[in-house]
Amino acid sequence: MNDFPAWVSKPPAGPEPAVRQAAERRQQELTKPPGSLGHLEAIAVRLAALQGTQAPRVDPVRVVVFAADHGVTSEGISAFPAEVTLAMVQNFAAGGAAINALARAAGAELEVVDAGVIQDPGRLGGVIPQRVGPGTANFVEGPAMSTDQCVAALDVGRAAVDRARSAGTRLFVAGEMGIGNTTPATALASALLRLDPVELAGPGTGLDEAGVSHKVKVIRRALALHGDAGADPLETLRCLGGFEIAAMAGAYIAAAHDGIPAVVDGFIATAAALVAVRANPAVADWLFLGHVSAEPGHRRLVAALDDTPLLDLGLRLGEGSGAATAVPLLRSAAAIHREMATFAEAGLT
Ligand SMILES: O=C(O)c1ccc[n+]([C@@H]2O[C@H](COP(=O)([O-])O)[C@@H](O)[C@H]2O)c1
Ligand SMILES: Cc1cc2nc[nH]c2cc1C
Repeated sequence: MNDFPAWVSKPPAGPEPAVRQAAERRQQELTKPPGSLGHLEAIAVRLAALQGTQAPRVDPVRVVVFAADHGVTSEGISAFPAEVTLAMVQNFAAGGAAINALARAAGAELEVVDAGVIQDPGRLGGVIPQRVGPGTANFVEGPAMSTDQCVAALDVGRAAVDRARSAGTRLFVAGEMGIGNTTPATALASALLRLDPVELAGPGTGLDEAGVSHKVKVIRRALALHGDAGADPLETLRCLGGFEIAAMAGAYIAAAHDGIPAVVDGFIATAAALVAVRANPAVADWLFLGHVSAEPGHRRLVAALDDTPLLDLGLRLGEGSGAATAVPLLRSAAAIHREMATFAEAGLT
């Protein structure tokens, strides 16, 4: 038993087996050699089963970027200073970041949530203030979050999904911005996968080899301090996570409860997805892995989730950028399933 609310571990409904079987049949009947649309066919079948219809669609698509800061940045684990988190939130608000362009290109709505940037950005157009605190505590000295903060951060994700559902969202993308957050993501992954951090740590925004070695040592100290935190995924999240990571985990769980498939982004988002799936295994059915990041540990995380990422483009930005880039593929998969004629309809035998 832990102190986390019941909704976090309540299993979502699964995809409907009868709809899935009908979708598989339909893919065989469409006017193409069976299997000729490759992975698009499997994606279409998954979308149809999750949405309970042979007319799946992804629009409206919503991208939510959760931003937060990390106490562990005081250990010198990032190539960039923590102030960049706030500067990037301002850039999101002004429309000038990669995710602004990629969300527009993907035909997606974009929302930015301040889950706990150190310095309050104040009133910024398009930024939703849901501040859990002014950054997490340094997890080499104590837990990153109190239980109340961790629950509040999970709720930040749930609230974003509530807004999305009210807007009719059919596909949800979570992204993140938080200088230093590859360190909590690596710590979480190390604890949950029971791997030494040297197996998972990488350069993040651009550490050199010495920087990565230092990052590994910082994470080992945190793992030693928090003992067997890995035994309980939510307690691991509280000790080693971040506000934006908890918000993404909460969002994946809430989206599954609401019957909304979600696209997972890179290394940090996948660490959040692993927490969500360990806390609530049936959530895995509702997740598409958007891409595999160039951050070296991402492949281990992807393997743990046992799914094939849609794209492998060498991206390592975060912000939801890889997942947003994968959205047109999901849209295409839904379109073939919904719009193509069957052999019978086309009079082809
Ligand atoms: O998504 C990824 O795979 C990814 C890989 C490396 C870095 N990032 C982004 O870079 C920031 C974290 O990097 P770092 O080096 O400060 O820990 C954070 O804002 C992430 O969005 C993201
Ligand atoms: C400029 C910049 C943009 C980012 N977007 C996500 N993480 C980032 C880190 C930096 C440093």
